[in-house]
Amino acid sequence: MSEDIVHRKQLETSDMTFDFTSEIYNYTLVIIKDLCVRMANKPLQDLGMPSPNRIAAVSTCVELDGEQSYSASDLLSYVQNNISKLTSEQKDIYDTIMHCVDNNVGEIFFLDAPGGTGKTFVIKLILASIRSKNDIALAIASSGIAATLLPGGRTAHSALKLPLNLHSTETPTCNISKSSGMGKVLQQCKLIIWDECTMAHKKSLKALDQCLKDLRGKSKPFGST
Ligand SMILES: Nc1ncnc2c1ncn2[C@@H]1O[C@H](COP(=O)(O)OP(=O)(O)OP(=O)(O)O)[C@@H](O)[C@H]1O
Repeated sequence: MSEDIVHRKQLETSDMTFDFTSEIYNYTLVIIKDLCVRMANKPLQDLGMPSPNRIAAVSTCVELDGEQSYSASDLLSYVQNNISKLTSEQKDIYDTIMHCVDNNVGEIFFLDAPGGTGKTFVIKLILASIRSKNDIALAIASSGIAATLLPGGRTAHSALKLPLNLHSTETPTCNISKSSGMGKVLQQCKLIIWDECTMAHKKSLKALDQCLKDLRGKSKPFGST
């Protein structure tokens, strides 16, 4: 894993002499630790491995890296190849949303249309367009199946670290701190797509609303995202 990270850094910095360092070792441990916590809910010490130094790895965070690891040139050619295919109605939706994204206007859109009419097609183009500029567009969905249909899609529960006892909690919150990887993603993201949001419990939307207000320091709905 650390060899992959070194290789990626060499490509990113166009410096093929970039070599293995203690920071890379630490960063690799951070990734392994996050995977272990996510998969087995166990810290590395329980698995006989050394713990990473989170503070030293503060500039390299897994979730932020993941959201910024798209190939901008591939996405740009995807946008260029597909934008002309949009119907006039799809183009209106695309333009309206991209106008808000480009001008940092916090807005909420609800996209509803019969099945097979091209909602996902438009959403994929919007995600690609934002990511092709090296900006962050977060794609989440209420169900795992819907999440697999979006590039980089994740379930809302996993991405937003929502509590499992959502129904019985009075005011559930997203378990995301400002300094965490996901905290940084939510502070920096230009757009959040939540597919099948009507299938989610209303408390999960409220939790995201409060979380974004706190993280972004803005009182507008969803922290003006
Ligand atoms: N403007 C378009 N040009 C070419 N193909 C399109 C266009 N719009 C949609 N399609 C294609 O039509 C099919 C259905 O579109 P899509 O999956 O985006 O619909 P949807 O509204 O998201 O459906 P569902 O609600 O069932 O998920 C897909 O294969 C998609 O690539």
